[in-house]
Amino acid sequence: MTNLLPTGQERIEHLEMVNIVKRFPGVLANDHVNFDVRAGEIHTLLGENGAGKSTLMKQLYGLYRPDEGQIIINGVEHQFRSPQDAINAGIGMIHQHFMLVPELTVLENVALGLKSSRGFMLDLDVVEKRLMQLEEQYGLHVDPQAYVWQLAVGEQQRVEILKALYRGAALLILDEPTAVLTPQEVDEFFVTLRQMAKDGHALIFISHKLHEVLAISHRITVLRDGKVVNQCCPDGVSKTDLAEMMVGRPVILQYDRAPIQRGQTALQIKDLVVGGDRGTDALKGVSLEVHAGEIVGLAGVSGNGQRELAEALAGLRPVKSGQILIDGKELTHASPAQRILAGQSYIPEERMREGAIKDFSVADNYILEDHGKQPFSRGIFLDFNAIERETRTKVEEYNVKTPTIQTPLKSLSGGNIQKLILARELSRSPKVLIASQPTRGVDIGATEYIHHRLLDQREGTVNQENKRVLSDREFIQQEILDQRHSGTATLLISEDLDEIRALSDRIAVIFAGEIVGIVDGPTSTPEQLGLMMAGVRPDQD
Ligand SMILES: Nc1ncnc2c1ncn2[C@@H]1O[C@H](COP(=O)(O)OP(=O)(O)OP(=O)(O)O)[C@@H](O)[C@H]1O
Repeated sequence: MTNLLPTGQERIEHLEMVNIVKRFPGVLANDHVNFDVRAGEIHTLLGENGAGKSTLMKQLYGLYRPDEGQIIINGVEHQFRSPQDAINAGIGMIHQHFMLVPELTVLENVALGLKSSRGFMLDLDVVEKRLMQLEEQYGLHVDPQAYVWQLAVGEQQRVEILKALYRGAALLILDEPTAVLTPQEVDEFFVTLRQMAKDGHALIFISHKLHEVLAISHRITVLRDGKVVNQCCPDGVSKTDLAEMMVGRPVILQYDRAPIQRGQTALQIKDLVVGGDRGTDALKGVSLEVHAGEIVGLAGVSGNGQRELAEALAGLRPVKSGQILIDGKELTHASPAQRILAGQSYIPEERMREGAIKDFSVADNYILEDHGKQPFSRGIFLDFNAIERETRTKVEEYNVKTPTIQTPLKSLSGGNIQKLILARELSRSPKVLIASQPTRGVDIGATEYIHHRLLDQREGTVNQENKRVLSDREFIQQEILDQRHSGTATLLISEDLDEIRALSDRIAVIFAGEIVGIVDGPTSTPEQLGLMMAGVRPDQD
């Protein structure tokens, strides 16, 4: 086959990882794993949170060294002591969290660390020319002179890929690249991936979204508890089959929802105007109400004001004008703590940054916001038994994979960190819940659990249970006990239309900082929502 890779790149015809073993204290993260990928192939690595996918890929990228096993490229064994060794062998990795320098331009980021071939100063014009060629070849358009901080997440990801391609990557590891993309961006991204494969790149793809896996893969390898449990091609397997292979039991991907029992207005947002990061208003007079016992979905392409709305509701972003009320009480300018006291919980989109301290243990992170309250403290003392009991229960319920509850959070896989934060926020039985992208990055089993949990809270069943337990132990805030409703009022902010449609009683669509319309959830169609997401009001043609 002819080499269609950009000039200077060597093809990786066949890469094999043979009998790879990697251990961490208390965990066998990779248990004699065999995995291979060929030039022109998109091979997906699938598995629950903590199954061992990232660990396997970090060994391929030289970030960890295998305890046992071999990495063989085109028949020759390689040992990578650092990412530089892997890069030299033609391997590139696009991480879940980007490694770009925000204060530099796209061009400067791509040029960073490059050496001129003859030891002279690097000629940025030459780099730019080559960069533009790559952008054209793979449809990865982004302005080379733009500063990285100005770019949307999808554009930053393009820069990461361009950077890897510029350095001659013949094999690319893509660790959950679509988690940060909108459905439209995913379609464009898949065109790029297919083009890269056609040109002779070998691609390793990681995603928790099964429809994407079926759409893009040539081959799928399923990992469970560090072991390969299955290898298949997408033809002839369904999403349900894949889910069962991953989890080891049947997974129910559809939900029975009880009819809505709408209570009083719990969250009121009136004419809210909030500034964005680029000097303009991100919200231009948003009004919305969520009732007790109701889930209102907020749909929209990312970057249309969702993040700013969530931050304003959480008390993390100042409000220029308008009002926010919980149970009729004005909290527009209240602190995050005051909102928690008023019965609001917040699941942030950036859970790693806003919701956790990575050097603290699992248990300490679980009580992070509640350590001063009962049952976790008695007077000025922490009640370690209660902390341990509550944390253990939640770790089991949410299937958070961790050797112990004293393990530092940074040792957990990304998805398991997310699960712990979700467990903490959902355990409060709040009056009002602001949930931003609650299932982004978590596996199918946890998604199923979280969806059931949101529906249970809507119906008030868990809230009643939790209240009973809490009041018996005399530690619940009087304010939270004094509820006139039993069901939580949930504002579900998500870019996943399937999720929004499956859970929401009503769906509001946001576009350019304004609500373009509110429709009934169960009878909505993806086409109707798609048009609204493009800014077309429901009464317009
Ligand atoms: N540096 C580390 N120290 C200790 N344990 C670790 C470390 N990195 C990973 N682990 C453990 O190894 C196991 C596999 O983790 P890994 O990150 O590979 O999972 P994953 O399949 O990529 O999950 P996710 O989908 O959540 O990203 C987990 O139990 C995790 O807690």
